Amino acid sequence: MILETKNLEFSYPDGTKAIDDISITIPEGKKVSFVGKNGSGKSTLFLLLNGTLKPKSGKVLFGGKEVNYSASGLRELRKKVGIVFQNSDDQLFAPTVYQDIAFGPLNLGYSKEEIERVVNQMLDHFGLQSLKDKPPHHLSGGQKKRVAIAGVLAMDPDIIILDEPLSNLDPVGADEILDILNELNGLGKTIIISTHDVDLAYQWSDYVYLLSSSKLINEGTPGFVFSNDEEVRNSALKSPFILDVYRELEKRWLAPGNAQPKDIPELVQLLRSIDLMRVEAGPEIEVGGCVNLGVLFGEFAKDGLYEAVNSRVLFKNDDGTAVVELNRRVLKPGAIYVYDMDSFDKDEFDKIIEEYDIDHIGAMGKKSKDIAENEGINVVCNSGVIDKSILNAITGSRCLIITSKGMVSHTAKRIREYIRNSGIRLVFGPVGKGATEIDSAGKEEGKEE
Ligand SMILES: Nc1ncnc2c1ncn2[C@@H]1O[C@H](COP(=O)(O)OP(=O)(O)OP(=O)(O)O)[C@@H](O)[C@H]1O
Repeated sequence: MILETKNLEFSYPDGTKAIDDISITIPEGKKVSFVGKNGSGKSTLFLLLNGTLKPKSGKVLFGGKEVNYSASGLRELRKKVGIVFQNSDDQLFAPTVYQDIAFGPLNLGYSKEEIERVVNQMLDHFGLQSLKDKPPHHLSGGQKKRVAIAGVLAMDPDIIILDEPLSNLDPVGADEILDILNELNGLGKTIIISTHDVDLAYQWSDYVYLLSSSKLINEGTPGFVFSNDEEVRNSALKSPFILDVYRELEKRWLAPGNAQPKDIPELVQLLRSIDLMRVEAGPEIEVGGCVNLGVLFGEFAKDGLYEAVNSRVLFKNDDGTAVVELNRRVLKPGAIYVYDMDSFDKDEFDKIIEEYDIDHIGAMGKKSKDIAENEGINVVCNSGVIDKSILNAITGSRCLIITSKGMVSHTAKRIREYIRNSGIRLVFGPVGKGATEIDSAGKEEGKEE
């Protein structure tokens, strides 16, 4: 366990008990959410986790060792456990973006050259180079959030704690921050967030802690925690929207029971296939019998060059028509390709669009979006990119996701998981010069699944 608390208690000087007997264990490399309504104790717990507050009783352990509250012990802990506050204005105070990001490394005693290297790396990575001389308080909410995360990341912590990371961000800005968090997690960092957003906690987390009135009331996988409606309601929260929709479909027999879809692609995958069609039917056709609806040819045929499409008759009308059940969806499998924008080359890119017959481009991450804008690339989707690409591909589109290094492997992992779990045939693979890194890690690139 990288971070633990044992029977933690904390009260503020005015007597408010903010943390009441909280014991948690956070494994390394996971995405963890603390969910609870306003005032349930999330921010206080986070300040205890990085040693800003000292518990009244109980323990905080990092890497199995109890936190040492001496000045040097706390410096060491804060290097390992970075915290991004809910309100960026509480975090950013230097005269320029550059100096703000440099603050942590400077305090840790990095050399001048090292500070310059790290800060420039952060500015590049978070698409902040053009803002480096601006005062942070002149930035937008999303830009401030990126500077705050960059400042924490400049110290290379093992754990990044973010208090309400998406509050006050527009959907695209929120998506960009989520992309960054997923990328950091892909690079091995443990990410801990607090949120009231049950949809976010349900979809994003590996593990969820539910807090109510300073106490821990439940914990577990998101599916486990959010399947207990009563507890969720008692914490003054609601159940995730996608679970509500799924339950209504289940009640109407449109989806099988006991599943827990996380996102729209998973929900779509669960829907029962009820493709019905009204057709002309002669007197020889009977209920339960077969009607031939035609022939599929070439790439549409399942085996061989031709395929007869036979459908079962469910119902016969007096007017000579029948309702039949289609047992075959005539859709060509679509494709999703991933292009690494760190190796962007305009000629190569244009060639890929043409050769792979791409009709849908989605951009993930600030850097990719900036390059796309400068190069006049026609991006049709810049939030929820992976889900939307999957949904488009399963209805026959040919999609290209443009993104950069850390996010490339995250994207590949999500899509491979979807293909594996759903059994849906999609063409998937990284393309372009920058594809080599995941080519060597994966086995399935470029071939039909
Ligand atoms: N400095 C303080 N002095 C006294 N009480 C405080 C202080 N800060 C927080 N509290 C109280 O401690 C309790 C827990 O607050 P905390 O900010 O940790 O909750 P939270 O879950 O982070 O809330 P939110 O979702 O609104 O950010 C609340 O009752 C709050 O009023």
